Amino acid sequence: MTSLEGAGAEARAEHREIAERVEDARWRYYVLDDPSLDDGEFDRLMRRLEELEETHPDLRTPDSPTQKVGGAVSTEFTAVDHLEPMMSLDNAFTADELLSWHDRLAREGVADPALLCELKVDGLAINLLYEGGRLVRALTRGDGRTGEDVTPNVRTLGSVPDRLAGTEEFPVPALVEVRGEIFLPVAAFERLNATMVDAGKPPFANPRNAAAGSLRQKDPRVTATRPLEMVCHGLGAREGFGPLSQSTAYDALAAWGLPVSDRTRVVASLDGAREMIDHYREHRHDVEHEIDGVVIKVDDVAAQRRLGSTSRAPRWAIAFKYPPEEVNAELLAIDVNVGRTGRVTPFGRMVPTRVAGSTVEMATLHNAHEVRRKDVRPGDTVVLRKAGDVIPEIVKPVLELRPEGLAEWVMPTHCPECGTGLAQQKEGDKDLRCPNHRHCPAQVRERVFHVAGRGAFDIEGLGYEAAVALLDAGVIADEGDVFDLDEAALLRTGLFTRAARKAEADDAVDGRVVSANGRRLLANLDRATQVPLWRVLVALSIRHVGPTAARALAQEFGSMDAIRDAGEQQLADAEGVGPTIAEAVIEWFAVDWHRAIVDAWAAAGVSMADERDESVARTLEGLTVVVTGSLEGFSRDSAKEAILARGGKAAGSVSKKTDFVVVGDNAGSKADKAEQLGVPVLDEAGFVALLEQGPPPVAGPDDDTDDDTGTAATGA
Ligand SMILES: NC(=O)c1ccc[n+]([C@@H]2O[C@H](COP(=O)([O-])OP(=O)(O)OC[C@H]3O[C@@H](n4cnc5c(N)ncnc54)[C@H](O)[C@@H]3O)[C@@H](O)[C@H]2O)c1
Ligand SMILES: [Zn+2]
Repeated sequence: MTSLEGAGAEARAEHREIAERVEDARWRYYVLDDPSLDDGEFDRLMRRLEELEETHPDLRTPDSPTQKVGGAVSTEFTAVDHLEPMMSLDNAFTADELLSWHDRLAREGVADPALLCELKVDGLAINLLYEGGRLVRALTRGDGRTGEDVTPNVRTLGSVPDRLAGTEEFPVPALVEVRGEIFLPVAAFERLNATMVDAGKPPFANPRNAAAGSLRQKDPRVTATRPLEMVCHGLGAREGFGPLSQSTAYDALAAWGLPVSDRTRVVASLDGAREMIDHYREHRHDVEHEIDGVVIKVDDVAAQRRLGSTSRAPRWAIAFKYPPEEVNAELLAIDVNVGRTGRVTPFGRMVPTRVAGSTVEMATLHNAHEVRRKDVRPGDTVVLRKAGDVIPEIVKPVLELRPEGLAEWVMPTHCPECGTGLAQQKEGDKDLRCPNHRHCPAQVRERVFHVAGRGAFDIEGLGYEAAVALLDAGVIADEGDVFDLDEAALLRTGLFTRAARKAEADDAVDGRVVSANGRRLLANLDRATQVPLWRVLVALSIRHVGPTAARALAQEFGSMDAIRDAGEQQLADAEGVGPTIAEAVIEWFAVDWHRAIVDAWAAAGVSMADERDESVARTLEGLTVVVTGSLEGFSRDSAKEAILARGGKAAGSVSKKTDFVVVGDNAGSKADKAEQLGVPVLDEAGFVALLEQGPPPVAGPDDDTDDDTGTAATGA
């Protein structure tokens, strides 16, 4: 072979090198269930091979990875041929690529076909062979021609019938190969990993690996303990079964008792497919299993035949892929962050990395125990995961890629911000804390930020940056000073001032005046002094006292003084409080500087009691009301406050003690429960009437006393 004809030596060498990496990656992914490349990188390598083969067609030999279905057969299982080969899918990553697939269909004589759109389930492919309605074999995809015999393992799946049930419309065929995906639902995956960790075993990196690892067990009894599911997505060989479209084939599968997805849609045009793609891009995590895209197929079977397949994938289908949520990243360092309660959390600093559509530089590692368990070390290549709204997380190191002699990470013994020795709060705690709660700059900063937060005083303009600026300028020492801020104080900060204009020279200090933002902050602070008591309680950062507990305390005691004076038992007995919260409240108020914060706020005019608004009639005195679903005129909080202001109790769950259940849009099981228990149900208009007039005189609820078995809303 000379470089005059065919590929240049350089292209050939690159092709060979990439092909080897791809084959190796496939082996680790399909056979070992332990990939070392991330999917995005794998796809990039495949694309590079395609590119090289486009310009140098003689590189496109039958043994190129682009021409083969990925995978192989492990020697742990018997190798068996599929009756009809199992294909892979071509990918589209952009709208343009999707469109060019659609254009190609038209060029091949299939213009504007009806399209079958399905979720691309991220699991592993399976081929079920039914003869005379009996399951005779189950094979993994393997290399597409030959799979691994996992029949005994698949028989343990509840959703895979041993025998198909024929109907008049869909009699059982003589023979059929049913293709589908085996997966582990996300919730089951999380439970499984928790038990693996408890048992001292390494957890699975993701649901796909867990499904593959669980199915490809030597001992089917192990598979039987794993809640694997299956969903069908295709057919192979068939005798005595000739569906005209793939969607009607699914109807038959469903009639026979096989699992098919109810999210599958047939759409008339590419626009419909795009809608489904957009919908699930947003709702990717609302599905019980992981998905990595949407598969779009020509629905008509005759058209499928006409279009045919390449050696690797059908031309009549395409997988539109979402950006990967798991990628490999270079871990530069592990640092620790000190939180509001002094908890010290390790996190990784990485080379900025694209994942799930955004760039990530930091990801949590939870605690030192986790770092040790995962054995993550600075300098590792790590699997970085970012899914939905969840904070980015480091899943594990890719051991295969670890440089030799990489040192283990050591948890610091002292607070990086104040130098105080770290300690456990209680024996057995997994977390270490900085005990310098009062003065540790990190903790003070986080508390100030928290005071202004949504659940607390909700002060717009006092975000993280502002908290840092106020503390750095020394105009506040801690959260106790926040409500003492005034123009004079703000003038000493950079963030809340601007250069004075000529006419303002008289009011200026060093040529600066308070900016519009600064004045807004002062106005917001002023308004915040009048928030309900529960918000003040949340702002105090008392352990276990979030909005729910704070509301319970406020409702029961009505004022800060009453809470401060209450004994532990009295607190614990209060509805919705309980011993844990009671203990935390007592402990908190025992600390001098904690009480000083409350006093400083009170002195600055923060309201410390919920005044009974006498203009509001106590129409709901003694009544318990549950609001469920969303209302138009009320937020969750304002509905609760409206009930409390009228002397009623706003409960979280329905029991026989509930007097009324208000049902808004998208109400869930609480509405059903109300019906079961015979509790009166109101719509929004009924709720408004109830607030105004109280309960109607006769239609009051039964006054049950002794046979109450309902669940109370109270916790702990
Ligand atoms: N990280 C690695 O090292 C590595 C190695 C190999 C493969 N991979 C990943 O796997 C991909 C290639 O694997 P592949 O060849 O299995 O292709 P694929 O996963 O992109 O698509 C084909 C498979 O999709 C599955 N599928 C799920 N839902 C489906 C539906 N509704 N209809 C039809 N099929 C459906 C089928 O099992 C089918 O075999 C790569 O793009 C990469 O993401 C990664
Ligand atoms: Zn500290």
